[in-house]
Amino acid sequence: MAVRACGFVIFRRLVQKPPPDNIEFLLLQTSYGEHHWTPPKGHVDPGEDDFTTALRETQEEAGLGKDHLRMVDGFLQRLHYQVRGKDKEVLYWLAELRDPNTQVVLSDEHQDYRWTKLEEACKLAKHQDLQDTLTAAQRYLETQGKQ
Ligand SMILES: Nc1nc2c(ncn2[C@@H]2O[C@H](COP(=O)(O)OP(=O)(O)OP(=O)(O)OP(=O)(O)OC[C@H]3O[C@@H](n4cnc5c(=O)[nH]c(N)nc54)[C@H](O)[C@@H]3O)[C@@H](O)[C@H]2O)c(=O)[nH]1
Repeated sequence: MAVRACGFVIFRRLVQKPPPDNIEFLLLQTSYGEHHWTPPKGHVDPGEDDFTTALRETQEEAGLGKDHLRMVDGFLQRLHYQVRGKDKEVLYWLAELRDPNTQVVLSDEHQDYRWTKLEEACKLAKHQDLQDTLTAAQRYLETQGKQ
């Protein structure tokens, strides 16, 4: 069976900059392995539903709870890749940090975090599918702003 993980692409809007340059994405760097960067996410516990996992992992890994976030409707990305020979599916919802000054609080699983614009976020993310997800989030937010 495929390994399954869920999380949030979290962004904040800088008040002092006009759109679309005001969007920054949150990436966390693992304290283990190759120290890769991803949005907050993690494995689904037995019996847990996907969205609950995304919320739980975001709280555990970034210290950000439901009340800190504004969910963006209609955005869900599914990534499929292999980890140590096993298929893995990762689901990302999209959420805005309501107060852009809220502090991120890391757990032991991560050693660093960054708020970055899309270009820098894609450099950190490294994997094409995650870069595509971040780009899709940026486009989605830009399109929403024009409606
Ligand atoms: N010591 C140690 N311990 C580890 C290690 N590994 C895990 N632990 C333990 O597990 C716990 C984590 O538990 P959760 O938080 O619940 O799970 P996740 O959030 O799912 O975290 P993971 O790190 O397991 O999974 P990924 O992020 O998926 O990275 C796995 C591989 O996939 C690559 N990769 C990442 N993203 C993408 C992508 O978007 N696209 C593509 N194509 N590839 C991508 C990435 O570069 C990497 O090579 C930790 O507490 C550790 O105890 C490890 O190597 N050494």
